[in-house]
Amino acid sequence: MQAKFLADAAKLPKRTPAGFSLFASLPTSIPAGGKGVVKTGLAIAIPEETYARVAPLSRWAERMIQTGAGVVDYDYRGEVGVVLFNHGPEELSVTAGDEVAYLILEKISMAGCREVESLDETLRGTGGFGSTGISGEAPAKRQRSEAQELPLQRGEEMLVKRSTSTAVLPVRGSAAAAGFDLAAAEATVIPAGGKGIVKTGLSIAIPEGTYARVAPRSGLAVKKMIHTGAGVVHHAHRGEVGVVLFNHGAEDFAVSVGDRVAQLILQQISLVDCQEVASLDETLRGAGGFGSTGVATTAVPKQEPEAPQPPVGRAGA
Ligand SMILES: O=c1ccn([C@H]2C[C@H](O)[C@@H](COP(=O)(O)OP(=O)(O)OP(=O)(O)O)O2)c(=O)[nH]1
Repeated sequence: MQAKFLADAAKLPKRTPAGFSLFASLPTSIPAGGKGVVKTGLAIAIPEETYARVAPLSRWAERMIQTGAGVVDYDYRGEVGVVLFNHGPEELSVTAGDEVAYLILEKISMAGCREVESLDETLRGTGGFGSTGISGEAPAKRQRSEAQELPLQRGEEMLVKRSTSTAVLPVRGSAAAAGFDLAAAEATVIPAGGKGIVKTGLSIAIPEGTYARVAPRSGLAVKKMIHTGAGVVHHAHRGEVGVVLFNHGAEDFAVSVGDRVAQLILQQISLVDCQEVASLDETLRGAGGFGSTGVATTAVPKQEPEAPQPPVGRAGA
């Protein structure tokens, strides 16, 4: 990743095991129940077929701080901003130099999109939004067969079927945008402080080795405190794609037909199996989490130099 400084107080993103830490270049305060954008003073260039996800720090979960928006596109050359929603009861004061979020380079598919009359049938079919209940196990037959199910959609295209004339075909906002914009096929209102589902009138079949992530749009996050809920569309889902929106703002959010409310990102995934073991390999971080390294810019150095990590088992990879 390349980073260009746009402000004197900017700091170079610091490598972390999952990506980078981002730091504030200006003091910012985020009011209780409100939102704000922390400036990083940086523009970045990232590898092809990735986007940079601005992800939350676990230490701030206790204070109910959430990152909004979070999708930095491959072709974006403006200043990277960190959108913070403060759901807690106290104002959050960010000082220049504070670590404010992670930046994770996530691999995506840049497949195109083609409209089709019908999609292949899958075992999951149109079930979604709780069709498998909430108990520990999904219905055994489906659980077993779904895992074994061969991906029926091959090739590097997302196939899209419209179920209503008001549905808008997904398009990327720019050729290198991480996601396809998703638009509403029906008008609805997401009440202030509430949630709702925006119908897209679309069902999709996506490339092998991906899932489709329904992700927020930064404009709606910054202007209206709109966030996406749920957001995982399985490879085999053939039902309508719905966009779950949480409205953390103080005003109702009226959605008209054709409004672009979210984006759909084809995330590349690893489908390894899960195996129970008696012990895991040791790492320097160990069990520390949720703020164990403190809040100062530099973490307290560990006793030993970081040992090379033993490779994680590749079973099922
Ligand atoms: O947390 C974020 C999210 C986005 N951005 C920047 C980079 C991204 O490439 C650009 C546009 O983001 P997005 O596509 O989510 O915004 P939009 O609301 O769809 O706006 P646009 O129509 O400008 O694409 O804003 C950030 O700096 N931080």
